[in-house]
Amino acid sequence: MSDARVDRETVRAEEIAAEQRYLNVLYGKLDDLRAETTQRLKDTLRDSGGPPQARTERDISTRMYTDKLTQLSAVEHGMCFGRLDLDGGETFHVGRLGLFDEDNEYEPLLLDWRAPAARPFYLATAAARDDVQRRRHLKTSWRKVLDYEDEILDLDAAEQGSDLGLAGEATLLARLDARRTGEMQDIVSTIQAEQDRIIRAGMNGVLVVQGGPGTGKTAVALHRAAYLLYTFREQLSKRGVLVVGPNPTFLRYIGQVLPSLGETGVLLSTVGSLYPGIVATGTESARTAEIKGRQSMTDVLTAAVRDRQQVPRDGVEVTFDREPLHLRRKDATAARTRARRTRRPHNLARRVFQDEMFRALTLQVADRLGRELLDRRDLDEINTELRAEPAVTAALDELWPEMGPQVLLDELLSSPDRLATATAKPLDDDERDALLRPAGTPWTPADVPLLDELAELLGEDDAQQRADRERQEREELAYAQGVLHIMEQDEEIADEERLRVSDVLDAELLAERFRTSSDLTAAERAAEDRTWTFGHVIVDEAQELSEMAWRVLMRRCPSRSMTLVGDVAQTGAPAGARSWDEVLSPYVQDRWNLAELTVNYRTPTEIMDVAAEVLSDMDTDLEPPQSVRSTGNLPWAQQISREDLVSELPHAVSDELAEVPEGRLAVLMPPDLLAEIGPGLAEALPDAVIGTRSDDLESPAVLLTIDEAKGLEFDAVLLVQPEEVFAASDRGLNDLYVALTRATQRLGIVHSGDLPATLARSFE
Ligand SMILES: Nc1ncnc2c1ncn2[C@@H]1O[C@H](COP(=O)(O)OP(=O)(O)OP(=O)(O)O)[C@@H](O)[C@H]1O
Repeated sequence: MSDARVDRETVRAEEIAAEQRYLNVLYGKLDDLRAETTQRLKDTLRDSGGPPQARTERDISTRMYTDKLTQLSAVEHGMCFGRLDLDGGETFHVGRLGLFDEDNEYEPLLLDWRAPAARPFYLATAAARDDVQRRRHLKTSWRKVLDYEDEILDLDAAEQGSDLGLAGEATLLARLDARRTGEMQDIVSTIQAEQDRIIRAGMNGVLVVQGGPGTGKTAVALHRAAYLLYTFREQLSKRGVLVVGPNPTFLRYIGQVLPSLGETGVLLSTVGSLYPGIVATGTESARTAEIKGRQSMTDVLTAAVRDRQQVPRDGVEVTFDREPLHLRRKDATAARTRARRTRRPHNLARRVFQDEMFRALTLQVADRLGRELLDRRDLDEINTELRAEPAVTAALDELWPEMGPQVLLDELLSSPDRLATATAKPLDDDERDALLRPAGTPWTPADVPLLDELAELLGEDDAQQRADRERQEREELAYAQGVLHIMEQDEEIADEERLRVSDVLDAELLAERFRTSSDLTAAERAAEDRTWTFGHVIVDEAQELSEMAWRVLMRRCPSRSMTLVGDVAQTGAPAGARSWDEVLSPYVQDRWNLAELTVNYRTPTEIMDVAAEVLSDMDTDLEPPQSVRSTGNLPWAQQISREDLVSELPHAVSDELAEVPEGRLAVLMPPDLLAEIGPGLAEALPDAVIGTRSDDLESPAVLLTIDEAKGLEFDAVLLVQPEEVFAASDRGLNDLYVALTRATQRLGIVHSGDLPATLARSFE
């Protein structure tokens, strides 16, 4: 071995040993913190009883210590992943949480990656160094330092012989080349500059992140959630952050990323699960879902609600006080007009309708008795008696019933007559027929925005609940004022310099603390409350959402503090977006910002070349993202007759699996074909499952439709029957583009008919 090499290895071993010593200090600190927090939690749990204030404080502490322990456990693996050496000789280690040295004026021992001081770790380049001389990426396994890669940003220093480096890139490429596990991993140690700018963008307003496949949109969205919670914790922990994904499989795929970053207070949901109490398990055709997703469904639902506000035929009678009473069409029409004019939701306007009707009926009874003989009190008495008469209230209920969204929607979709009335304007006969279904059919994801819309149109007559809540809030405020008073009396305020309790805490804030101190996080409370509004909403695969789904999300985020990530070239849902402008202009006009991601971290060049051909055939001016890697594995295409698919595909799957040992493979095909040959394939391949449950992604091979594979990635992909995918809908090209860009290593295509021209060009 040459002397120079021996020297380099010695230096490296010494550096690793030094880093290990530093890591030992950090982990020692982590252990101390954990022990201390565990002890505090134990002490809190041991205390019991006491006045309500003490119990509330205990609840707050229990939650705080439990959250802290969860965070401390989450950061164990890869706690410290980098180091920055600055011009003045200062060094900082960067990691998943911040640690400080209490014995040394709280000097930082480890910088949280989200702290402003850690930012150069992601942004500094040789051209814009920001005082950084060297960026070091540490490679660790649990608590052990295995290796490091240095990136020297000071070009002078680099020229003097140190490792000039692409170390950041090497660490990144090693990560990108690694086998996939079926769960998304965080990218905290290798976030790239264009991603960092998005992650740390300000919280206000709507930010759209457009980026091709594999550009890290999902990763960026999740890291942004963690960053916002760190930076705006006070604001966001009250209202919570909502992350919306396209389906439960995807949510499971991304589910571990935030906990691994130490964040637990985020609600991950699909739009289909945003209506508390509804589990949307039903399925329906893409066409029906598309119709339900149209904005014009608001007119349909408005008409359906109005259809429940009836006036009687003339001559309808009810018996009151053994005499017939007429529900007059004229009176009901006037009452209905008045109620509608209030513009209140149906169930709240109902009260106005009833008041008007009781007034008209009271006068009818009064006329019968001789109105001139009655005074105000007599009239009130008649009114009260009428309200207590079941026959009368039942007749009025018929005309303007109190309704819930679920009953109304179920009755609407299962009644040809009601549907015909409500859809007369916006839909034609065919579209109407597509909506019709038997009563009691399970809810589908596309029903959920309709239910949410109806909940708004119907409203809830919650006058009593509101009065109770207001009373409770008044009591809490009075109690908090009392607590403050006592705390102030306890304080010795002799020292003018000291802050008084009331300087930092007012009674309303304290009352709010008591109110929000139950065992639930904001995210958990939000999941139970349809009208909850979030501090920030992040939408992944945002291009897939229908106009009706956007209405739901906008209602959940009146502040419009939102991050929307997606790719309009990957839109598969017929109700999905064609442009961001089209989606957003109804809500924020042109007041939204666009950020673009341009580098593809997933798909190697060889595969991206095939996908780029497909993109170029789409009616879009989007550029394909630039792949950072190439693998040398050329995509292949093979023709297999349709009858032989079940017998031949297993060989292709086994061959591909052998090429990616320990890896994950997906077989992607159109839904009809999957239903037809999926079971036979799954039987022939012991390693393969049909992807119905979310943990199926962990199996070596999974059979999926393209729609189900959206947002996911695999080491190898076999796309079956692209010609059917292409022909299936006018978004066929988009679907092909999605399918082709799921693989990190290998792509194979199996077709029975001719390859669509858009693919054939790549395999000539
Ligand atoms: N800076 C990074 N460091 C390491 N890995 C990264 C980085 N950025 C992205 N990746 C990886 O690249 C892959 C693609 O990322 P991601 O799924 O977030 O892309 P996407 O833009 O959402 O893709 P799609 O549009 O296809 O859903 C993931 O494996 C992700 O971990």
